[in-house]
Amino acid sequence: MERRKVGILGATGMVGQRFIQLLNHHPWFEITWLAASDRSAGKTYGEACKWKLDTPLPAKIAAMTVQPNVPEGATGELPKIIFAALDADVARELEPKFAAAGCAVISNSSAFRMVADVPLVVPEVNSDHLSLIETQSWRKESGGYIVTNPNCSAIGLVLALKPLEERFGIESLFVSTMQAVSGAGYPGVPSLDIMGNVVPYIKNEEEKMQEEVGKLLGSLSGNHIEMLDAKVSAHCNRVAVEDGHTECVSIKFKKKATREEILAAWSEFAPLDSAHLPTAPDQPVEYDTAVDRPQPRLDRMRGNGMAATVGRLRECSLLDWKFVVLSHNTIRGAAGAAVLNAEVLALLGKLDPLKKAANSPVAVGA
Ligand SMILES: NC(=O)C1=CN([C@@H]2O[C@H](COP(=O)(O)OP(=O)(O)OC[C@H]3O[C@@H](n4cnc5c(N)ncnc54)[C@H](OP(=O)(O)O)[C@@H]3O)[C@@H](O)[C@H]2O)C=CC1
Ligand SMILES: N[C@@H](CC(=O)OP(=O)(O)O)C(=O)O
Repeated sequence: MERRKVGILGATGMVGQRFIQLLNHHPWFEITWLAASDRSAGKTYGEACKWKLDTPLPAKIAAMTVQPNVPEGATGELPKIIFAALDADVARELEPKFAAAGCAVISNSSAFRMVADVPLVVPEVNSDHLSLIETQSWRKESGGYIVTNPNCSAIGLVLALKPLEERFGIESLFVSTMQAVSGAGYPGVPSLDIMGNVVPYIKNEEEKMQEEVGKLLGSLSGNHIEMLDAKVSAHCNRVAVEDGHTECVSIKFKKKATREEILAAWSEFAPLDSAHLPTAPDQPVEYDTAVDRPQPRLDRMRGNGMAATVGRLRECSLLDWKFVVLSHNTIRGAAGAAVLNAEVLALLGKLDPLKKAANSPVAVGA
């Protein structure tokens, strides 16, 4: 099968690099276009990028020329599928231009996540929300659209929550995070601030987690999302870990749940099983029975970095139950999440060819 051509906006950053790593040998997608800021445009990717991953920068990618960040400035053919890894302020300005130019913009940034007609999607959780693209003005005019994936901490959390919400209903939730430094991009948090230290503040993170969980676990009703009716309180902290966000969760259910029922909800959670998507993990939520797991260094690469690991399920004396969840922040929490969104869109016929709004059903899996 011929691979679909894709581009990466913000290709030189931490998430952009993960896109390159994940897409380099992807069976469905081929990188043909890379763009970053004016500082990088015109240089080869090898010159422009400080490659920070532990797999080598592919020679073919290193030799590509970084393009200007505008659709009309593209030399050669502009791919109709654009993975975007831009800071929110830059994304707010640039992503609509690419959607207006007829591109499917698969975005990582927070800029449009909470906009009513923009899907905020984790495929295992709410792929039905993708139908919102049909109501976007770009879709009607050029065929283009924007689809977003959530904040990196929200992704790991909702993977663990979805099977629980389905079976028991969530009444309230308290979560405290320990977030890796790679979440702050490069160069990110100064070493003198984070070494041997914990920083109990990440700008806008608590607000994003709280509202995004409401949309992700909300239900599609016609052309809009009914937000989850649950109280969510988040504390977000930066810790001296390279990759992998760890979250301590306490939860109160609407319906009583036993330990066995909770473990069964997680182990039986396999909503994409029948879809056979290249980036989907076999088991999206893995429970580890060891008393001291999950740990970022040991567990972040489960499911090729796409699985959430849960552990330490025990009764909570304030709410009902408490547990720990861990996920890889730049794979499952960013680039891998966007690639999985694109795979679902491909499966649903929303990428090839990009057409104006159609009334086809939008949902995968069970
Ligand atoms: N890191 C993570 O764990 C996660 C990050 N995200 C989100 O993904 C996005 C990218 O994050 P991250 O990769 O960490 O950030 P980085 O700071 O590491 O990278 C930013 C990228 O954007 C490019 N850029 C900056 N200004 C412009 C511009 N005006 N036009 C075009 N490109 C520009 C940079 O190019 P140049 O090299 O030329 O400056 C670079 O490629 C952010 O919105 C972030 O919030 C989401 C989930 C997780
Ligand atoms: N803020 C997150 C990463 C991130 O960029 O999140 P968002 O995509 O919501 O801006 C972190 O620091 O770990």
